[in-house]
Amino acid sequence: MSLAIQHIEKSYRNQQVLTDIQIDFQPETLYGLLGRNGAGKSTLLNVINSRIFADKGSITLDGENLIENEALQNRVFLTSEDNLYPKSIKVNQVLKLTEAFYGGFDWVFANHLIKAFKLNPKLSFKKLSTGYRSILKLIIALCVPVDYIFLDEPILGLDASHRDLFYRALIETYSERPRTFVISTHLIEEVANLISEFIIIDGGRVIEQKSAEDIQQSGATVSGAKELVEDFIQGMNIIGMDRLGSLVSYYIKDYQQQEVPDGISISPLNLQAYFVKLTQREEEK
Ligand SMILES: Nc1ncnc2c1ncn2[C@@H]1O[C@H](COP(=O)(O)OP(=O)(O)OP(=O)(O)O)[C@@H](O)[C@H]1O
Repeated sequence: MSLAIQHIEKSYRNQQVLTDIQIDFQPETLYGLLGRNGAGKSTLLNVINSRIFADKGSITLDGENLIENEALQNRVFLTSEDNLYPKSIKVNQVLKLTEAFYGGFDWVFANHLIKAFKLNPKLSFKKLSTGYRSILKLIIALCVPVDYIFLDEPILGLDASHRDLFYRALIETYSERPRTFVISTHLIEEVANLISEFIIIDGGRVIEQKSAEDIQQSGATVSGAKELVEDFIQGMNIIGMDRLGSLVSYYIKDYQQQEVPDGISISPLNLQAYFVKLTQREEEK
């Protein structure tokens, strides 16, 4: 029982934007959808949610064709783009409209989040700042009664405290009622601890689908004093590094367990470094 994307293709004029996309979104799973600018993430999310149509391929939910099936489409939700809302609509009207469309809206949690984020429900949507528009969309996404929720850049414009509040709210609602969330984001390290499965898209193709744990175990972060670390990592497969004063962290792919000198610490591989290396272009090397 899953949301299955099979052989999806999409072109604009003569630009191929999605190529042979195949993903099986499992129930009750937290996915991270990663990809560089222009990789095709939004296009894919729009295709899954019937906002645009694919040229080829199929999408099924629990084995039934999802496209043009209204009853099934009510089990799938994608956060809206700003221009989908009428200009003068107020925050509380947006929430009521969502309830009218999907039914079973979680008002208790919504009101709790409205207070926690200090969102004014009487303001019109157009008067909300970029961050508060994102907050309203997040509240809706966390409170609609659907099984597959897609969040496209959900934390756009949110300050660090509000991002933290969102991550905690997501964990809270997921623990109470597990369902599938697919989060498209560029803030990889921030979501690393929430996500169980990463899907990486590059140039319109899925180039990797792996659990966060598998990625983190596929290498290591070697940290310590610069000279000590650089001596230790000689000959290893370095995919990135960070420096903080005299301390360095090197990200090593395919790290072999071995005895480590005093002063060096080994921790799981940094997801961001892995992603950057995987999607690096020739000219950026
Ligand atoms: N309506 C459209 N007409 C023509 N080309 C489009 C259209 N929508 C998207 N594209 C092109 O499709 C490609 C993928 O765009 P998409 O918005 O899906 O990428 P993305 O991964 O979401 O990028 P970002 O992280 O920058 O938001 C881009 O090259 C974009 O220019």
